[in-house]
Amino acid sequence: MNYDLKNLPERTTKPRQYGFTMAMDKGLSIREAEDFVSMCADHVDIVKLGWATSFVTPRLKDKLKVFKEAGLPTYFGGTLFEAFVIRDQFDDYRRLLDKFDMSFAEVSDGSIDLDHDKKCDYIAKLSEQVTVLSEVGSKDADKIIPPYMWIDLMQKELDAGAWKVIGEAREGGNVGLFRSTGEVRSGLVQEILTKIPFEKIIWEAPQKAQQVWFIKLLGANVNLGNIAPEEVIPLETIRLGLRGDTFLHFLGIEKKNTNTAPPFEID
Ligand SMILES: O=C(O)[C@H](CS(=O)(=O)O)OP(=O)(O)O
Repeated sequence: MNYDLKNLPERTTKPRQYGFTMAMDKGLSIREAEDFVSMCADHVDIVKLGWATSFVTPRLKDKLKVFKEAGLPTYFGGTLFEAFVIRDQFDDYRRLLDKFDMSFAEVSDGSIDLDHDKKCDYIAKLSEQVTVLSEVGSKDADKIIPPYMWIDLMQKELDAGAWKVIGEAREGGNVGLFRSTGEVRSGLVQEILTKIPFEKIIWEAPQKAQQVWFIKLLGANVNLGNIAPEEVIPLETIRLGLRGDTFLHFLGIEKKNTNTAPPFEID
């Protein structure tokens, strides 16, 4: 850090097992990726090349190299995995991971109907090759999964070999963990946390209010994902209680004016 400041919440350090930030790159140019790592590498732990953007990204290898040289692991969005599976090209997907020297992969079923035992088989197979992040939740806003099922799916995917499970929210933060308004499904999150250790979950939380909600609930070292590149540094300040949203929270000081409505309804 650039200067000393007392009473900051303790942050885990890289390589982090938890407390990490997953940034979503949805098409940064090579130059933008270089700028991003020069400013943000200390505050980001892994970069997802969102959905299937890697298919159309020019100079993909060069781009991956920029992240690698900055010590940042990358992975392709789960949608790409689904695009291969639905075309019966799983073995091609495995070869693709080797070709691009990937050490992480995401297994998801947000856009396709995939038998859950089959999904767990994919997780088990891929975890022999790479570190697997599996995603739970649908991209379909009308598909409401009850909390007990989230828990069951997450537990089975961890048992099958996933290193961590991701809670679906999409780039907009308006499905899965969240209502269409972006409001947290707080009852769902609380119930998941009764069974799944918080350090095993990456919460997709692209909106600032969502990040603040998770940080207030679980502390500075909650795993957060789908963070836009330009939001990585702002997020780190929120984790450290250095932005208005969490400024008093980490100092244990109550807000004087409690007249304002809470940002999220309690389920
Ligand atoms: O689920 C996601 O977060 C993303 C991005 S979006 O749904 O296309 O907005 O998909 P993924 O394939 O995991 O990158």
